[in-house]
Amino acid sequence: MAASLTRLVQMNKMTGLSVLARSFSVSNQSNYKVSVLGASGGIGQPMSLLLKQTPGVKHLALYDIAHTPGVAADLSHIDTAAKVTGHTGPDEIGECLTGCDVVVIPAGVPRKPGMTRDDLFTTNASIVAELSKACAKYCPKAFICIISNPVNSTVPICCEMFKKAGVNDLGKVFGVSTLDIVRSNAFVAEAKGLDVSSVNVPVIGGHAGITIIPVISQCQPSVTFDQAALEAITTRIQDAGTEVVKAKAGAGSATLSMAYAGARFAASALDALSGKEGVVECAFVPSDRSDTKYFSTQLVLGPNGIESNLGTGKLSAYEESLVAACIPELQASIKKGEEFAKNYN
Ligand SMILES: NC(=O)c1ccc[n+]([C@@H]2O[C@H](COP(=O)([O-])OP(=O)(O)OC[C@H]3O[C@@H](n4cnc5c(N)ncnc54)[C@H](O)[C@@H]3O)[C@@H](O)[C@H]2O)c1
Ligand SMILES: O=C(O)C[C@H](O)C(=O)O
Repeated sequence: MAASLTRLVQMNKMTGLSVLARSFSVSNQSNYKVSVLGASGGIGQPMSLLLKQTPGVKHLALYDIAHTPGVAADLSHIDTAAKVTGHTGPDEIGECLTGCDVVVIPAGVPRKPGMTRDDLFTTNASIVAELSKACAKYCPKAFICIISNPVNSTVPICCEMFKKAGVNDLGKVFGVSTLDIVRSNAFVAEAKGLDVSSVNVPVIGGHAGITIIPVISQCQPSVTFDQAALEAITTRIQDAGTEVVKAKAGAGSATLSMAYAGARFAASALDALSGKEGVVECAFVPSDRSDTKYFSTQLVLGPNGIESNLGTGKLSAYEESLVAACIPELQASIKKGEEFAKNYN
């Protein structure tokens, strides 16, 4: 099992990472409608640029509350196959989402220095609730990929809004934690002098501070750190978002690396839809693999969403202690999201 999983992850990484210049295994035809909600923002624009170049995208539908016509006009001049349409405001969201196969959601405000992701809840919870309601109405079978923070609460909000709308299959709702994997790969490769394209570090848990748990004991290729170095690199991965927020000094949070990570996750969703075998990504999803209702682990993706949850695998004692430490915070964030959605009309 371990060897075949390793092979799956490596195959997936090779294809999933080459967002710009790769061909789908099943066909090179552009088949899918992909929508970006929050398309005019710091993440939305560069991610839409990457998606415009992603094989398999037949129609890229861009939605925001502002500036969408300009972004859509600009992208539509690029000589790649995807048709681009722009949709502005709630009156146009139905047209944007109808027929969608994959929806990526980076709508909402980003952090400023000194804020936690949970400080964004007040603004972003209702944005995600409203957009989830629209997805449940217009494209309940699409892959829904949620980037908006706090992911540990916005994913439960989306799932509750789906259930309220009578959509009970939640196997295609994902909190996108791909940036944590991308960062872990970059930092481990740098520390060990490895070719980064061959490095894969699974990241489990959630997407905020101590809930981000890089499983370095399962890194491919295998790497070792002494305990002090292991704790230092783990902390750097957990605080990497804050590192960017501080460096941007009030101008927002990670946008370019997130655009790359979001496009990679969307490309994996398209691979899964096209029937490609061995598509594995970590994501924050409804789960029975820990003492919380939602947890990120490696997932095998297929045309119907999560095909199997690979769980945490064997963890080191240190990683077990990180999981134990994150459970209370994760449970509280999940409950906060669920309660918000229950009271949201
Ligand atoms: N999951 C992750 O790893 C990750 C990484 C980076 C950022 N984020 C989060 O992504 C979100 C967006 O970040 P950003 O830097 O792109 O912010 P931004 O402010 O640059 O862009 C957000 C966009 O959302 C739009 N928007 C606001 N309300 C909307 C609504 N109701 N419907 C549609 N669009 C709406 C805004 O008009 C804006 O264009 C933030 O919450 C941030 O914390 C998550
Ligand atoms: O840190 C943030 O606020 C944005 C995002 O969650 C990140 O990890 O970069």
